[in-house]
Amino acid sequence: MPAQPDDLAALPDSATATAVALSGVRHEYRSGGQRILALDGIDLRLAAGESLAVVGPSGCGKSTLLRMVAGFLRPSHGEISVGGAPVTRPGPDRGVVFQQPRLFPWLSVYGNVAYGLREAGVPRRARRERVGQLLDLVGLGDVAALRPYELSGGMQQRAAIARALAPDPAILLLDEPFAALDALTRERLQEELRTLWLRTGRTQLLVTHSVDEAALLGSRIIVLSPRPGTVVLDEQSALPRAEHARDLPEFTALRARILQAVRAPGR
Ligand SMILES: Nc1ncnc2c1ncn2[C@@H]1O[C@H](COP(=O)(O)OP(=O)(O)OP(=O)(O)O)[C@@H](O)[C@H]1O
Repeated sequence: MPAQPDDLAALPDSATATAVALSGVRHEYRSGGQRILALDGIDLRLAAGESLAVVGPSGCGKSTLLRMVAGFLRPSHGEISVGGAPVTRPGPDRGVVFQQPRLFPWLSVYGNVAYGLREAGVPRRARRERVGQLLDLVGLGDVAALRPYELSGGMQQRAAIARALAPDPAILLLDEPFAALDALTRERLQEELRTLWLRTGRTQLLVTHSVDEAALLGSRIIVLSPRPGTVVLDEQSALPRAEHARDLPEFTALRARILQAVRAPGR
């Protein structure tokens, strides 16, 4: 991202003391008289500053996991805490980015990013400063006055990331954030997200279908089995800190291990 180190120094970083803990988490949906066990036996502790990539086959419960950490959904069993506090509802300590940017079409880019801050009663001047820094951080400083429909898909998703970061959340939760973008834009935004994480050290939880994306962006990667999702691979990685990671043999090897775990969990 085209941010200058000075811009970043001005952004408060509250991530350092925060972690996510899931213990004995299980989630069962009830739908039309049927019970669907989505996740089972999830015990996970995410250290502050980690970038956790969650990957697994379609329907294995990745989004369910993210939605529970976000506080949109309560687990059927088990406990989830963020920064030591039990998660009972959504909160400003968790910023969420969805596959679709979900921007307010009637507001400018500036208005979208400022919205939550205004609702939270942040004074206009502080709001302006914070939003200006964030828009520079995601490379949208020049298009603050435009409406979402005047932006490309990649720019809209950058605006959604800036909006999620506005309250300075301890954790950024991303649910397939680049899946709807074309391949080139996706690669570019992956690189930008990697840089953003490296510069801010913010705790991150990224749900993705993409093995490459998980290997590039996860300082830790977990693979979930087919439903009910359980953790079948849990691996630390230094790749998000490496330049041109895709060209490294470590990338190819990690990618192969993730693929193997996705295709043949437990073997
Ligand atoms: N609201 C719901 N009611 C009933 N079943 C649901 C609901 N949401 C999800 N499920 C089911 O729970 C399981 C896990 O869904 P989830 O969306 O978490 O998986 P996922 O790994 O994110 O899938 P995908 O990669 O396809 O997005 C799936 O079988 C899904 O059909």
